[in-house]
Amino acid sequence: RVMAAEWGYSPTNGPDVWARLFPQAGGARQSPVDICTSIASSDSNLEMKKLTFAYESQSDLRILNTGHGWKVEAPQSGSRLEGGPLGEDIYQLEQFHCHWGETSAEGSEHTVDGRAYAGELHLVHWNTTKYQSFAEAAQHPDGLAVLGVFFDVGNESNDEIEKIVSTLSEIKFKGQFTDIPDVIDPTTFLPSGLGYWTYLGSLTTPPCNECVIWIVYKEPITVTEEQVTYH
Ligand SMILES: NS(=O)(=O)c1ccc(C(=O)N2CCc3cc(O)c(O)cc3[C@H]2c2ccccc2)cc1
Ligand SMILES: [Zn+2]
Repeated sequence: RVMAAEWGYSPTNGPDVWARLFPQAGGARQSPVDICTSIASSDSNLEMKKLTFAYESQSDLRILNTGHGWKVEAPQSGSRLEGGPLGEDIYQLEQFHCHWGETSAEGSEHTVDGRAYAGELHLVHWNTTKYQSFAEAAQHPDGLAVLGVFFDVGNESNDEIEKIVSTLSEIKFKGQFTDIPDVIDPTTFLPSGLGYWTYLGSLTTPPCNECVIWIVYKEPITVTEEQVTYH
């Protein structure tokens, strides 16, 4: 039996058996997906309603080792994500985290025409126009909006990501957390090219709630190998 606390990515506790314990994992709008660029349609009215975002800079953010990567708690009442596929609602940043692999050949959750990236950053927002809390929003189909940014491995390191991964030596084990002393501005995580794919999906980890409007940027950001593989 897969106990809730033991889900993972091995053959006995991975995505193929999640649906046994988390019914939504067997649903019709599950994430991640492979983005087939040839059938992705460009939606003219998305271009009209530009996706806009505004973040605050914060220091002393708490970073947690999730066992599958890191997660930074960043509730920002002053942040706003709106427009594009988000209708008239305002979404607020709650946390950001990454998914990565053991090598830079894999690690992203979404793939593009079958190609995986070295990793993927998720900026998680919730609908504050309609719901009173993150947990409540996660029970509704338009509750969360997650910006996905692919990591590409190159020679330049990303200074903002460095502020985060430089703290990982303090949180070597799942469940450990520490504070990031530096000032972090989430805006700097976004690529310069703001083209994106969007679809209605789910949390990519149990309980896999089908509550996420996904916005995956086409352009990856460059990080170094060290910044995107766990040691
Ligand atoms: N990868 S993702 O789809 O972007 C994602 C987004 C939010 C969350 C999230 O913030 N939470 C809260 C903490 C948590 C802890 C877990 O062990 C877990 O498997 C999932 C979560 C999800 C979560 C959100 C909403 C309801 C329940 C759980 C997780 C993943
Ligand atoms: Zn994620």
